[in-house]
Amino acid sequence: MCTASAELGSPERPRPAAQATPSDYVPSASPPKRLSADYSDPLSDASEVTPVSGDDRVSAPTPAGPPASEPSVVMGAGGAPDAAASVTAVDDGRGEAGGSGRNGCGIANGGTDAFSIDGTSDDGVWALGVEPLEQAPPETVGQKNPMQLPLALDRLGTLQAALDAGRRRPVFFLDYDGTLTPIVKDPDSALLSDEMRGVLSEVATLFPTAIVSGRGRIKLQSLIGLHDHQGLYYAGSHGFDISGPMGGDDSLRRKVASETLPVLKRASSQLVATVADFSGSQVENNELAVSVHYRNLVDKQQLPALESRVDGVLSDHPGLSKHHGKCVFELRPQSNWHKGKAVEYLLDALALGGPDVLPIYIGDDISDEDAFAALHGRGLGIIVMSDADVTEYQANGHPGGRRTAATMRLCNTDDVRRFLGAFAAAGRSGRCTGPGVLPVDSVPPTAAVKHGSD
Ligand SMILES: O=P(O)(O)OC[C@H]1O[C@H](O[C@H]2O[C@H](CO)[C@@H](O)[C@H](O)[C@H]2O)[C@H](O)[C@@H](O)[C@@H]1O
Repeated sequence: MCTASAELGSPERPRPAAQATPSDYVPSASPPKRLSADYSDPLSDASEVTPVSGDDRVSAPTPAGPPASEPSVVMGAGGAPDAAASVTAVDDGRGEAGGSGRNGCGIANGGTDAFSIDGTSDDGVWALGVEPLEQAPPETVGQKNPMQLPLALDRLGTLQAALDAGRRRPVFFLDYDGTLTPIVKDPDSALLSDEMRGVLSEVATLFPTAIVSGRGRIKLQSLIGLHDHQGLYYAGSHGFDISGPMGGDDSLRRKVASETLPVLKRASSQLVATVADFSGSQVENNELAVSVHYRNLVDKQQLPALESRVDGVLSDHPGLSKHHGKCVFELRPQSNWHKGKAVEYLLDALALGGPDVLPIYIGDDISDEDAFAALHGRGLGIIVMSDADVTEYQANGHPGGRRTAATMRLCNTDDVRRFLGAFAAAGRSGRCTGPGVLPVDSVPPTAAVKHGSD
């Protein structure tokens, strides 16, 4: 049994400053100008343009089938200015409205309904799941109990109606592991289902969409398997490696802290050697990050010793810092860059920072918290978490469970697919597309699916 982050109780160690002074990425004020902000690499002046080699341990996903059929989601009425206040329930295709107790999902809101968003707001921010800044001062961000958050599927009608009422369109940022694919024992077996691929393809055709993952970018693109899709952006290695759609305009290509690549390579080799005697451990090279997995560690008693080995390698490389994820230690460039910065960068670079856009970030792991926090007051953060995840947290010595900066919850990857499918259906029918964006008849058929690597 194993979950998340920091279950070893070993906090991220404070590290000496890296070689160069990290500079905060400060997104430009709205309305954004394309590439107007400070996009300098926090660790280096060198602007990266060199393609990187892929990780060869992951085989190409199985060929995708036809796009998933349209999820049978019935939208709430939309378009009317007061629609946000009038829609309260949605049939999500599971034959029932209201989400409590389904799919092992548990009771949303815990009875407190701290995020009562139905029709309580003049400006609709609650209906959009955006927590008004004045009601959530920065020090409270990241302090919510995920299991008390409203279920996003239950708020679907309200959310879409509010988007229509405000003539806003969503922009999706999606984590990979635990969000688009279920957590599995073998990282190489976390393959995208054809159904999810179909929904993702359609969503990315209708709305700007980025995959934001701890995986190396090349591996990520291979796993996603939508190589010809012109609407999918990627941020691999926890946002350290960003690119535009494959085969398209790659002016977004951006690699942060790339001078640490040789350091990470050395650290990776050291880790492989030093954890070799820990049966069941696994080192995964994610290019600008390296993971040491312990989900399959045969002797769980060895975990503290394994972490000590990782710390030993870390101490050899002051340019790196250690992080925790689900049954994984990760070494990344020590830098003030993370998934949240990547999201801000993409919003700015794609001129999507305006009031006509609602950024929606969906993720399950600790590194996704940076993105939830980055969207605080301006977007919707949705954590993927089930009752089983909570049980695991508690079993790992965290009776209080995890805290989050997200404002809504989805229970599992099936619910993520339903949620995305509902937006695909809405977009197809011309809803949630904002003012004058993507007239329905201009939407091309689902992008071709091709496998391979670049
Ligand atoms: O940001 P993400 O896309 O969520 O990537 C974070 C890590 O995900 C992967 O590990 C996790 O998923 C594996 C497959 O389900 C699971 O076996 C592992 O225990 C999880 O930690 C990936 O393998 C890591 O390299 C990523 O850093």
